Amino acid sequence: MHVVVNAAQSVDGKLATRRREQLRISGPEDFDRVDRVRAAADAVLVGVGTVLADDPHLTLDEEDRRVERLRNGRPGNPARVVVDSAGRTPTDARILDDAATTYVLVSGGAPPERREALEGAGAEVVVVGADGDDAGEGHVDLAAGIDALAERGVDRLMVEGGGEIIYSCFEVGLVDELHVYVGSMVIGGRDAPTLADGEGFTESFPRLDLVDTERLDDGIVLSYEVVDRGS
Ligand SMILES: NC(=O)C1=CN([C@@H]2O[C@H](COP(=O)(O)OP(=O)(O)OC[C@H]3O[C@@H](n4cnc5c(N)ncnc54)[C@H](O)[C@@H]3O)[C@@H](O)[C@H]2O)C=CC1
Ligand SMILES: Nc1nc(O)c(N)c(N[C@@H]2O[C@H](COP(=O)(O)O)[C@@H](O)[C@H]2O)n1
Repeated sequence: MHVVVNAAQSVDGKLATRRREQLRISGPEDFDRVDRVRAAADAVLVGVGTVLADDPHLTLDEEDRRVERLRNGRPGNPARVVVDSAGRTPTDARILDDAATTYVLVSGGAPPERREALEGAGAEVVVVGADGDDAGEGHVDLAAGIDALAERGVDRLMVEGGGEIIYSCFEVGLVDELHVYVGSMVIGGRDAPTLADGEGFTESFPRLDLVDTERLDDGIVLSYEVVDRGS
């Protein structure tokens, strides 16, 4: 599985405001680039935090002929994936419409009624992770989730955020490429989500090779390959 992370951040490294409201950091040229990255992927993955904050659609959202061209003749949109330990994705979320297959990765601790509701709303629910403990639900086991997606034909996965999931992907050593659009704005806020949140690394850090830079709109895209996944 080849994993490509893409995100847009402010110059101070924030993905959104401290209120976690959706914010357009990219401009039209960068959204075109994002469409091409989506089109090249078999599936596009986000965390449930992003679904709850943004209600994203994660499709190419264009007339069919353009989708087909971007997809190099492959029919339809890439699949969509939500990492959602407790099955909190709302049943009326845009990501569950019939524009593409949607997998919701849950832990064994997700309430059965939530799993049924999500299946009723059109998702394929995949259990990948322990039941958790008395304190709460278990987390989705991302490595097992990637294996489950590979079994369903996903060879190239795009991860679109947010900061918790991106950090977890680096932590588990899944990331092959990172593309960051740096928009010319300052968001600020110690509680605003950043490109990689989670616990943070203290000793062994993923190391990247800067392979390309491109000016788009009023910002810049930095493209990296991961050369050392850390441990
Ligand atoms: N500017 C950009 O490119 C993007 C910005 N965003 C912004 O990011 C914010 C959402 O980011 P986050 O709150 O960090 O949420 P997130 O989208 O990273 O989801 C994190 C949640 O996923 C669940 N989860 C289950 N298993 C997990 C695992 N193994 N590792 C990590 N999480 C796991 C947990 O409930 C966790 O709280 C929103 O404000 C959204 O607007 C989101 C995507 C892209
Ligand atoms: N590339 C990029 N630039 C921004 O400025 C953004 N805010 C995001 N956010 C991501 O795009 C998702 C929205 O997707 P749809 O337009 O609904 O298909 C959002 O949820 C983030 O994952 N990305």
